[in-house]
Amino acid sequence: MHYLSTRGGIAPIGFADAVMMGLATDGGLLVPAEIPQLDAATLRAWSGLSFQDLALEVLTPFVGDEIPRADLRALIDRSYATFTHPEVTPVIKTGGQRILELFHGPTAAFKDVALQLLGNLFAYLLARDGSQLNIVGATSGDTGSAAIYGVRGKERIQIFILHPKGRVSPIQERQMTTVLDANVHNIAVQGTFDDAQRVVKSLFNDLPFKSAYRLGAVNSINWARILAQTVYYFYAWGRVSGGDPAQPVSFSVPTGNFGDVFAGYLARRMGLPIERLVIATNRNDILTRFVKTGVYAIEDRVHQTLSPAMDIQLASNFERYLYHLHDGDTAQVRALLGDLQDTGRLSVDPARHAQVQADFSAAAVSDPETLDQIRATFASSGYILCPHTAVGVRAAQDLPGCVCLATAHPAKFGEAVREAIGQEAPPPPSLLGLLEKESRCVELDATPEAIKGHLQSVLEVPT
Ligand SMILES: Cc1ncc(COP(=O)(O)O)c(C=O)c1O
Ligand SMILES: N[C@@H](CCOP(=O)(O)O)C(=O)O
Repeated sequence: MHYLSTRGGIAPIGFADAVMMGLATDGGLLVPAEIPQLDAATLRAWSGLSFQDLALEVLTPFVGDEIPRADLRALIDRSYATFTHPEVTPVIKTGGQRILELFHGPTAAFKDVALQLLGNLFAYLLARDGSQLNIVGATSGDTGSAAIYGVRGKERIQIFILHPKGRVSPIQERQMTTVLDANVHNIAVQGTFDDAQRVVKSLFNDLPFKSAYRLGAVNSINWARILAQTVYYFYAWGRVSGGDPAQPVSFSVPTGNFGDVFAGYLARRMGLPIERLVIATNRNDILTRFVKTGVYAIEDRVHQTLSPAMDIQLASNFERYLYHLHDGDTAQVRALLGDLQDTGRLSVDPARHAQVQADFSAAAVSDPETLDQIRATFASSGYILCPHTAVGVRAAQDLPGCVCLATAHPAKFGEAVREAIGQEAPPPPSLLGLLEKESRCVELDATPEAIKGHLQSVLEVPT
């Protein structure tokens, strides 16, 4: 399998190089040159597999022969041994809803599914070629801690995570800053997640700096993130459909950076019978507006909501979708991104807009509706939703049988949950005692210069 850039500026590369490159060196995102196609017999056979066995099958065509099968299997086993649920990502039924619980990993959010694997993958590839990696990532709350837990204490890796100061939940902040391993560096920046993400991308686009400091990516710009997240769509479909390829399943996906829902889109492009794929946004509804109008238009500001991990305007994986929507025409992708840069908006033609509406449904859910959904689900079943999950459940209210992705444990968002139902969710052991622990974090401006200066002072010389 080879990987190309959405902007057409790199020669095809293999899986390991794609994982290490993170953002493509022409500023685009890496995508597979072709999407493997599954037949009905394969879907049926995969539907009974354990999560780990399934992950091996889903990943194999994308990895190619770059990692021996036994090694890939060992990486997968090690990555999901840290999950507390034997099924890794179980589907449960509560009231009329199906919930795909993605929060049984070490940091209680769906990011663990990909970042436990990516951490082990990085360590494996670095040990193999004897090199080092300095990871730089941005977080609106969950990627940061999941990435940190994926690589803490690992040889050959340093990790620098930028989070927007005061815009992540107190638990999320402490999950990151209480990790005191010497290779972990937390940075609080003024501004929004979009500001942090912009700085990270600008460091990756500074190719001499990226190469001298061996920068690596943990955000969903890294193809391995998308790939690993694709597995649970297959898993959930198998559990719900019983493996009957004539039984499509719908999914509702709380969306911010468009990585998770893009993983679902990839699964469907591979042949997974997905009926509706719902983009569920909060008040930051640029993607919902795009699905409804065909126009992707940036608003003047990012709104702070009760689902803070989705307080994002510039959804980085949207570029991957634009690429597929335009059948891999990189010139068109570049032209559209040029429009976005110059005018703050881009639009697709009517035929493509119709395709967007065939690919996705979308709904924006307000904070009052989010609270109302947490309340209603609790009243009807005693189940507590996190505010992000509540956005997804609300967006799917007219889709009976839809699988709603539960992207975080509700105990991570105590204030919102208490506001809704007058009590907090009992925390899993991994979230206990965080507020009392020692923490470490520096505060810096959200500028490339400030972050580069910090990296240079910590790393002293390029490693
Ligand atoms: C709890 C939670 N739900 C949903 C999302 C949105 O996922 P994505 O950015 O992949 O769209 C995030 C952040 O990414 C998150 O942390
Ligand atoms: N919501 C995310 C934002 C970063 O998204 P990513 O999936 O691209 O890493 C977070 O929790 O940090």
